[in-house]
Amino acid sequence: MSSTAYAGPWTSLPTTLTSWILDVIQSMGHERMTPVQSATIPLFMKHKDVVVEAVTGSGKTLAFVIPVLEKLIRRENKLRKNDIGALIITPTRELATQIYGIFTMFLAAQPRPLTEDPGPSTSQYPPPLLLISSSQSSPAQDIERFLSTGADIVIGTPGRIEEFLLGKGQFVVNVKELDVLVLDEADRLLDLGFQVTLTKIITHLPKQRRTGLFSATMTDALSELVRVGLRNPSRITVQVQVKGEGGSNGSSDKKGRVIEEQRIPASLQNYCVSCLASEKTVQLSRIISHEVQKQQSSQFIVYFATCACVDHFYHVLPGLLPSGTKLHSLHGHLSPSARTRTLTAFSEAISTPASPSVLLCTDVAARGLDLPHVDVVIQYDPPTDPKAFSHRCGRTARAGRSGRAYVLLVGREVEYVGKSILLSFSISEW
Ligand SMILES: Nc1ncnc2c1ncn2[C@@H]1O[C@H](COP(=O)(O)OP(=O)(O)OP(=O)(O)O)[C@@H](O)[C@H]1O
Repeated sequence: MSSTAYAGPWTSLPTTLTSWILDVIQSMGHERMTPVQSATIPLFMKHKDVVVEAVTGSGKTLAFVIPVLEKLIRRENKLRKNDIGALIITPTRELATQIYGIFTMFLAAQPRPLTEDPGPSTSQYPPPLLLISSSQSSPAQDIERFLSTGADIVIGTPGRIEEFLLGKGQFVVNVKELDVLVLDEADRLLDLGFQVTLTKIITHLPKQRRTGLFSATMTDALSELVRVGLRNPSRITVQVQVKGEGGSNGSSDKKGRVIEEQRIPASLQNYCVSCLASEKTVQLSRIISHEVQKQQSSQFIVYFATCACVDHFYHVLPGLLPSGTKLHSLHGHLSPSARTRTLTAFSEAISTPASPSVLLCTDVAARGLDLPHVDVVIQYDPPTDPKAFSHRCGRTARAGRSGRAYVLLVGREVEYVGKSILLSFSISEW
C-alpha cells in the first residue's frame, strides 16, 4: 500500500489489543493497520459475522488472525485439552501452512508463567494444529498430535478437517466451545467443489459462533454458503480507487475526476503482450531479460496452464534464460514434500539481478501465497477465469511494494480472454 492507503494505528481500535499481541505486530514492522484490518477487526470483536473482499496483498490474514487470538484470550473459561476454539479452512496446503506459521509466531510470543521448567506444557495457549496431507502426518497421526498437546486453533484443508471432526476424530475432538470459523479464499473453496464438505463441517459446528469469509474475489455462488453458515453478516469491500480524467465504470469526486474501482493493488503495473504462438517462449525470455537489466528485478513467478507445461519448461528454459537464473517448479502432481521443498527454496533463495529466481507453476500457487519479494508475475498461458487473473497478478506488488505483471496472448485469446481481462483491469500493451 502507498503510505496514504494505511488506516489508523493499532491503538485506535475500539478494543485494546493484548500487549504481547501488539508486541508481535510491532516486531513485524506494521505500525499502522491496513484498511481491511481497521474495518474487519472491530466487527469481528463485536461478535458480527463478516464477508470480506479486499485486493490481494492488503493484509486480510491479520484481519482474522488478530481477532481469533483476542477472542481466545478473552474467553471466560479456558478451553480444555479436547476442545477447539477456532477453525480456519483454506483451499490449499501451502496457504494453510502459511497461516499456521503466523499463528505459531504469535503463540510462541505469549508470556510464560514463572516456573523452573519452561517447556511447552507451561504455555497458557497450546500451539496451533495444522491439518494437511503430508508424508509426516496421516489422519490418525493428526489425532495423536491433538491428544498429546491439545490445540485451541486448528488450520487445514477441507478434506483433512472433515476427517478430523467427523471421521477419526469424531469422538475425540469437542467443537462445542468453538468461537470462530474462518473460510479463507472462500470462493476458491467452492470452485474446487468443497461445497458439500463445507456444509457438513458447518452443520457440525455450534450455532453460537462467529464466521468470517475472506477473499480478494467473491462470487454469487457464495450466497448459498453465506445462507448456511453466516448470520446477518456485515460485508466489507476494500477496493483500490484510482483517480483519472475519464473512464467508463467510475463515479466522480468533487473535482469531477473519475474514480475507478480496481480489483488489483494500485502499485501494480499490468502489461499484455500479443504475439504468435511460436514466439511465446522467446517473449518470455525477453521479458525476463528486460526486467533483470532495466528494472533490476530478481524474483519472478511464471504461470502455465498445466503440470506438464511446467515440467516441460523446467527442462527447456535453462538454455534460454540469462545465465545464473535459478528455476523452481511447483504443481499439483508433485508430492506434498516436493511442493514444500520448492516453496521454501524459492522463498529463501538469495536472488539478485545477476542470479534471479524463477518459480514455474500452475494455479496451485495463484492464491493467498505471501512471497513479499516477487518483482514480476508472467502469465505464459492466460487463465480462463478473470478471478484467477487478479490472484496471479497479486503475487507481486504486495503491501504497497511496486510490481509488474505480464500476460502473453496469442491468436484468438486476444479477442476472447484479452477483452474480458482488458476491460476488467487497466492493462497496457507492452
Ligand atoms: N498493517 C500492515 N502494515 C504493513 N504490512 C502489512 C500489514 N498487515 C499485513 N502486512 C503485510 O502485507 C503482506 C500481505 O498480507 P496478506 O498475505 O495478509 O494479504 P492478503 O490480503 O491475504 O492477500 P491475498 O488476497 O493475496 O491472500 C504480508 O507480507 C503482510 O506481512
